[in-house]
Amino acid sequence: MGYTCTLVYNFSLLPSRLATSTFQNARVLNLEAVQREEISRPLVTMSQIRIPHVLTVAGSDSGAGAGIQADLKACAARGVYCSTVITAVTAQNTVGVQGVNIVPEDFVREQLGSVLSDMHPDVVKTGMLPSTGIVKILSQSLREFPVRALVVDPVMVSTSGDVLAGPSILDSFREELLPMADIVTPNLKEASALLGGIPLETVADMRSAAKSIHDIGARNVLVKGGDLAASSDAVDVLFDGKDFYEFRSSRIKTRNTHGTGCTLASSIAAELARGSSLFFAVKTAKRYVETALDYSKDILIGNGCQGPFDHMMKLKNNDMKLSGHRPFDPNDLLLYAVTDPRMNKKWGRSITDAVKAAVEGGATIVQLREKDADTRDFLEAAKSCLEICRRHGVPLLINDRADIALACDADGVHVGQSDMPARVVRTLLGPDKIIGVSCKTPKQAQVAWIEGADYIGCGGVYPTNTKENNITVGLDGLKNVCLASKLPVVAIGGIGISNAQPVMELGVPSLKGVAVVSALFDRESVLRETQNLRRVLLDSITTATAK
Ligand SMILES: Nc1ncnc2c1ncn2[C@@H]1O[C@H](COP(=O)(O)OP(=O)(O)O)[C@@H](O)[C@H]1O
Ligand SMILES: Cc1ncc(COP(=O)(O)O)c(N)n1
Ligand SMILES: [Mg+2]
Repeated sequence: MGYTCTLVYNFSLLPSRLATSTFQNARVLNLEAVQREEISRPLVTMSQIRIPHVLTVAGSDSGAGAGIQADLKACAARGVYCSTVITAVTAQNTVGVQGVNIVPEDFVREQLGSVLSDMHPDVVKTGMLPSTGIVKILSQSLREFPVRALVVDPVMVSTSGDVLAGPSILDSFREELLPMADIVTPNLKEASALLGGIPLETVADMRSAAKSIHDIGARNVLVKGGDLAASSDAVDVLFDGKDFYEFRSSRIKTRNTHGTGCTLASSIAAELARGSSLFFAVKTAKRYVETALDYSKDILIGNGCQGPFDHMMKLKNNDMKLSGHRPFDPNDLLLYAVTDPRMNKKWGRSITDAVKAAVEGGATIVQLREKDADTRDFLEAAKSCLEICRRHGVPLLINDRADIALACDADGVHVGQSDMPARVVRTLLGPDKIIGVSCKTPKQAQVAWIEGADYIGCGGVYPTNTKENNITVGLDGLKNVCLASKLPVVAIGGIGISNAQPVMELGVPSLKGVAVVSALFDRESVLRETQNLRRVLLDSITTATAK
């Protein structure tokens, strides 16, 4: 590990790479402007960093639940680079393994040479090694190019019961690989096979098997109990030559356990590559598998009885079908409702009642602005508001609190000039979420665009008492910002039914709508006020297009 050389990095290119796919035009414009050098281009020098690297030597699973594909996903999820030497290609799905095509030995050697001689992985993890010849080639290559640690998952039979490496492999495992291994991770069947077929039925059996396999030569042995019958938890036993450790997690009730073994071994390898101790690596990897299974327990991929799971733990939140979730549309800014806790208190409304009325009245986007709420109460309120908004296909944003947005999977975050920078919020929230920034000047609008925001809020347009000491920019200031902004703009500050029309008729294409607080929420009927304002806005759009 260490610093190897220096490169010059152009940060102004970052936003174009991070720009959301939902606002394609912004991305194109952004690049063009960079090419025309309209933007100041701060050049920053950074040292290149060597990142932790695992090489997996394993078989491909066409269903992508196990094998190479599981290893890649597990390493990616754990923030570690993963290179791949493929030993066999399997035709495999959630039903079982339909075919195996072993990669010629010379070509396995060539792949190993390519990666080991150039890329210097920290840790090698092995999975399916389908022939004695391949095991021999691997051990030769590792002697030629030693690595910091070797994790051996002695894959023999898939969870579906199909043979991936026959019993002929056992001798070469015992003689060639185990003596080089820092840790070997057999499941019950594999541990039994390595020990000549002894039955393993209890945790006590697992302990004595771990000890016997240690005697064969592996420095540490982890016997996995995923398949331990009649066990209400998932117990794995580690023996380090001196002590036994039991790692227990809850047993997740799910069909989606295909690839757990590969994932556990590559996560152990990933943690070792990151510099963890072996004990900590096993503990973290086991916790990761348990969490990923829990996240994925209800996902449905394939019709067989062994489903894959979601290594990135994202699919659970992927409720596109429920929400009609769609990319950000600048026209969503038309009637932008911003909640206010004081007004809700004054009128005796809960935040959810307020949001429900605004959405039913025709608000096109909602922002929860709860400056003083307790975090836990705010999160609960945000979750129920999100349900309401999703039902109506209306995006829900959170003011300032990226943590709340992440915790409830809201559609985005709106930040002010003294909040977290948009660039940091984008890194936290990822490319799909909506990010808005409050801007008063063309310069701030420019920065928001560079930092990867999706829209800007500009104001106060009219004087207001919602925000103390807020400078009013007026219609002229708004127009200036809109003309300079490459992002869509929503106008904010003292706007209501009586004065929305001149705002909407400013005649600048980037101005997409108005954001309102008091005009909706400091009123007796939020529903009626929203309906009325919506009518005014739609009328002024019709007038503007007729002109
Ligand atoms: N249903 C489950 N709930 C929680 N953890 C599980 C479950 N099934 C397997 N595991 C864990 O997944 C890892 C892989 O175990 P196992 O399924 O026994 O290996 P293999 O996939 O090689 O057969 C182990 O840490 C095991 O405890
Ligand atoms: C290519 C390949 N490698 C390994 C496994 C074992 O995974 P599991 O025990 O979860 O079926 C597999 N099924 N396929
Ligand atoms: Mg399994």
